[in-house]
Amino acid sequence: MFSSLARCASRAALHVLKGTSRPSKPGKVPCFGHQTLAAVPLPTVGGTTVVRHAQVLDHKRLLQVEWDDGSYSFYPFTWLRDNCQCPLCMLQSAKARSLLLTDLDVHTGMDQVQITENNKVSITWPDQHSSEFEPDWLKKRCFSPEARQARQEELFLNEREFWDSALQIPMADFEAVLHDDKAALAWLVALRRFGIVYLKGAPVEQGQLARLSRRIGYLRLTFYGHTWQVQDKPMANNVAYTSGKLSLHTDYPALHHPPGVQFLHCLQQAQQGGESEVVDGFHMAELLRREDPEAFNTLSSLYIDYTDTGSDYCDFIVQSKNRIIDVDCEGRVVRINYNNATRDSTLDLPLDQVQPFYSSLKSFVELMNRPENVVSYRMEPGDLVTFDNWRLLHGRKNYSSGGRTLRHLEGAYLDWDEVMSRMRILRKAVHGDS
Ligand SMILES: C[N+](C)(C)CCCC(=O)O
Ligand SMILES: O=C(O)CCC(=O)C(=O)O
Ligand SMILES: [Fe+2]
Ligand SMILES: [Zn+2]
Repeated sequence: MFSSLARCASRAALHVLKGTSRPSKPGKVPCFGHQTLAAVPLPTVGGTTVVRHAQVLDHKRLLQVEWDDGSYSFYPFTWLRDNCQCPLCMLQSAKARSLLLTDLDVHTGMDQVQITENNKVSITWPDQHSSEFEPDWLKKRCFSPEARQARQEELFLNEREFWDSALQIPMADFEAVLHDDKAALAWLVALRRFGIVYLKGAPVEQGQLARLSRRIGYLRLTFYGHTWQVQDKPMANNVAYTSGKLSLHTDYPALHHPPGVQFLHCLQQAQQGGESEVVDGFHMAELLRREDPEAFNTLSSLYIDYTDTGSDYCDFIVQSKNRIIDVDCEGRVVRINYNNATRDSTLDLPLDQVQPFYSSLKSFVELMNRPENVVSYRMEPGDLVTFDNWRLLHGRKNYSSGGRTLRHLEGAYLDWDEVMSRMRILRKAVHGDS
């Protein structure tokens, strides 16, 4: 599957980026190396689990399960009853709960527990309803902190590998990703882990992003259309549709739910200029947290207005409020929302917070523009870049316009839910796990 990558692999090192913040080499060639996806390890899941013993702990209303290796898991009665897998409690065809909460006794006891001949955990409830649970199914859902974390990682692949200018952008072959499940899985896992994967060998004609989107599910429609054409346009309705420089940005912070994933397909490159730049926004946010905690605090707490007005797929007046560094309730960075072009002149802050906001933003932008943090590349016709628009900031140099070679990229958006869905399905097909 990676045969067409062999040429590139011999040019570039075949290793996975190790350190998370290697200093950049001075005098590094502007051209970029690649790592092939074959070197990216895939997560493995599963294994056969055996129950040794199960015991009702009535006083705690917990079922204690002892596994073959001597370890224990504990399951609340109420949770077990709620998740009975029988055809009365589950619509088997939808794998969805048909048991109503009105019919769930959240104070239920447990009459009996047995291990069946085929090593299932069989429970009899006080109303004589019975439930059977598979050991594998139970173990995956163990409530220990370690098991919960492992399960969440398996479901969401939230562990990211941070990078800087030393990144060798993971690369795959466009047709391989379309036709080979292993190649497609490696693509999506790397897209999640590194935030960017370069695909080579796409036909040089419009419509390839629609094909690639169908490989996943469907694309994300916005006011700029199903797919959109990045070209120098008269009366441009967006700064992207000029030949000007685009400073590092995420796309569409004017929406409250910006697109999670972005595809750009190069159909024609400019005679001069038009080179691309990317930085790892999550990594930059962590650097800011360390170097300038006050700026981090400001950018991760203030809601900034964004605006986008015009007409394209249809007419629009879009307004949003987003934190430039978006954090979850535990303070983890989950999204970068920054496009200087669509940042609104309406700034909904008390007077005394205006200057601190600008100083903080300046600090963040200076940090992300340091050469040691930026990866540059130049797209050629047939190249296609796929990246995490919640994590990466991207930009382009200005370019010469007019003449015979008119720069043209086609772009499209997807959302992470659809991408992760395909990733899970491919993992099941390739590794056979659930
Ligand atoms: C490329 N385009 C026009 C679809 C979106 C540009 C990004 C933005 O306005 O935030
Ligand atoms: O022209 C490019 O290389 C990037 C375009 C871009 O960032 C955009 O359309 O939002
Ligand atoms: Fe963009
Ligand atoms: Zn049931």
